[in-house]
Amino acid sequence: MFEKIALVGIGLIGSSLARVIAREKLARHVSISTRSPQTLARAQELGLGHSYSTSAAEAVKDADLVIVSVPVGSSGAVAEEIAPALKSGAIVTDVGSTKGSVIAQMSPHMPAHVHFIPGHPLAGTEKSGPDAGFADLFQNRWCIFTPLPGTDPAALAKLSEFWLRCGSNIDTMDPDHHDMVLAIVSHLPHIIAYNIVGTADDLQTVTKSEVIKYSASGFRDFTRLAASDPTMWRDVCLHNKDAILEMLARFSEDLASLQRAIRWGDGEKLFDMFTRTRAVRRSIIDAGQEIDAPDFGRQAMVHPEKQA
Ligand SMILES: NC(=O)C1=CN([C@@H]2O[C@H](COP(=O)(O)OP(=O)(O)OC[C@H]3O[C@@H](n4cnc5c(N)ncnc54)[C@H](O)[C@@H]3O)[C@@H](O)[C@H]2O)C=CC1
Ligand SMILES: O=C(O)C(=O)Cc1ccc(O)cc1
Repeated sequence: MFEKIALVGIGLIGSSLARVIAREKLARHVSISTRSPQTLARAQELGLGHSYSTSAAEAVKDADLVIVSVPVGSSGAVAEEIAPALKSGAIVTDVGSTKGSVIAQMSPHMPAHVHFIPGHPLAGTEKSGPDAGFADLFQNRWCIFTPLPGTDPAALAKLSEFWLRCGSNIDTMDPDHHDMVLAIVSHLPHIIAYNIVGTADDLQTVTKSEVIKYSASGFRDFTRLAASDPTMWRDVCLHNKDAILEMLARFSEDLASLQRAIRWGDGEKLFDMFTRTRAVRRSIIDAGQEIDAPDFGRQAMVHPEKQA
């Protein structure tokens, strides 16, 4: 698909891209760049690309596609560094979890002769670094583009084809809408997880060893999210501030209402709410079924929870 792809940042997302690009043969040459010499050396040991540099400007030279996969707070600095070295006609994209802030940081640096198309694969784990990536990460996951007005349709089509060949489904969205949706479906769950695990860790009357020993699966699910990369999530919180604060305000109101129902023994209210939320999970499973199941053998693949 491309002569040369440059990957700036080679952590979980960058290294997953390197692996799927190699497997699907999406580029003749993959150049890799990251700030830390240790991470770069590890990427080279893993054989993730063809050339390696701690200079992002060096790595993007002659690249047809540049993918910036760094914490969102670093995207402006990276854009400034790579701008003078970008080839005319190159597609520049990113994978950041927030879009309004990344656009505000990167687009002022983007020369008129490149196609800057912001993107966000909704695929990840709590792990980070080049060892954590895997080629199947993007399989059957959404990749959302938030194109700027006047984006070249041919460049958008080419980038869409790239993500489709990485296994993703494509959607496009306005950046503000993206940030609002992601605040509730991704950013708030992580913040809640960091908070509950922090609260448990602070408890004086329950020892840490008891928290570990008796953690049921509910708490364990939170500890997975709360083990996510601190730099990445600090940056997400700082760079999607308005949408996150809006969702946190709604969340706190709803939590207060739940608290009141428990205090006053309002079982009907609790039961009704828990019934409503149960239906949300069912809808998610049903939607996943539409995406995951191949056209053939659909009957045989109906999920047990859907059959119930
Ligand atoms: N981890 C996840 O589940 C997901 C993360 N994202 C987004 O992808 C981006 C990358 O995240 P991960 O790969 O998970 O992080 P990571 O921590 O695994 O990797 C980040 C990489 O960026 C490099 N880096 C940091 N600052 C840099 C700078 N100024 N210049 C050059 N390289 C720099 C690091 O050395 C590392 O190679 C973030 O913007 C994140 O919001 C998007 C979807 C899922
Ligand atoms: O590990 C998980 O459950 C995630 O939610 C991964 C994730 C983290 C950040 C994103 O922007 C997208 C996906």
